Amino acid sequence: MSAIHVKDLTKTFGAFTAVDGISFEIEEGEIFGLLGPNGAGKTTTISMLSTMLLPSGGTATVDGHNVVTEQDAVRRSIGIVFQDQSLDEELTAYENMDFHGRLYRIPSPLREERIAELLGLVGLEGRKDDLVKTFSGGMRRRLEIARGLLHRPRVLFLDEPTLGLDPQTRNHLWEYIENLNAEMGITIILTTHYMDEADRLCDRIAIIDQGRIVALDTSARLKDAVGGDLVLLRTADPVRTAGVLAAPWVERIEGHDGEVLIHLRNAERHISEIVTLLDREGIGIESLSVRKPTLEDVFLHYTGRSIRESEADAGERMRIHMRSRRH
Ligand SMILES: Nc1ncnc2c1ncn2[C@@H]1O[C@H](COP(=O)(O)OP(=O)(O)OP(=O)(O)O)[C@@H](O)[C@H]1O
Repeated sequence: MSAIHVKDLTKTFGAFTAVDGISFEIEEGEIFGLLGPNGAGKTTTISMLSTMLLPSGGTATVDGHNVVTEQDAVRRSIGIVFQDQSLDEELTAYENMDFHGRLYRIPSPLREERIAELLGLVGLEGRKDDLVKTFSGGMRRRLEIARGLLHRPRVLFLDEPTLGLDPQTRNHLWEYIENLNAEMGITIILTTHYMDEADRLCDRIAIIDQGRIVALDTSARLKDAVGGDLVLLRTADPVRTAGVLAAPWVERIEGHDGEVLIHLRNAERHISEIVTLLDREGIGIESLSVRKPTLEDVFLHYTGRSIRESEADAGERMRIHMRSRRH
């Protein structure tokens, strides 16, 4: 049985469509990523799957339960760690866990056992009696994850789990998330706009843009679909550069942010030719680099824009939305 089944799921806010008929399935034990720029509809999607928002259309089941008609059963099956911090700062780590366990009516000896086990899993056993207000951002996030797992959910939702954390803390948190998945076999669905996070953690990735899934597969297959190598060129004249390099061995040329992106096979064989062609036309090269496609290239390939450009669009949509709410 798939852990999550989503069919034509839609959410509109007035005239604005935040999630636009998305469909996907997540297998039990999978780490599944929703990757996309700010405002793409990731949080709205997992809010519907975790029964915090009612869909405007389509259907979804989590652990076999319908998110509209079987909300209680869905809530028992899931753990959620959303962006807003929800720990009690004036309580210790243990007390925060204990309070949550009581809410779920987990009997006392079992509660203690699980709290010890989970605090161990996220590396906080030594700090269990310290007040949360003394914790760093990464420790708080780890505690929230441990707390979200206390009632043994089958599915864990993580909304931007490493947002605002420094690179070293993010790395640690990734290890904890991988451990939880490996040791507890729990299905994890996470949202992120960090490409490296999706790449490192997720078995499969759905790239989401303006409420739609534009691509869905393993990271390796998504990159393979873009194919070959990429040569990234910065020159004094990007338009002429693209014209001069329209050679038979070039599969595609794109221009973005004043840079020219050349898709080709076996880049190393063609570098000297690229340099010669541009030199002959008197076009100075400011920088040249060769790399394999990244998830950013996958996004660019399917949407025609970089994730950064899309974040600017999303920011603008948000401003329009706020303006229209003020009137
Ligand atoms: N309650 C609401 N009312 C109106 N519009 C909303 C509401 N919630 C979200 N939106 C809009 O829906 C779109 C998708 O938002 P959502 O929060 O799902 O995006 P996201 O991909 O999770 O981005 P972020 O990482 O910034 O949270 C945005 O344009 C947002 O402004």
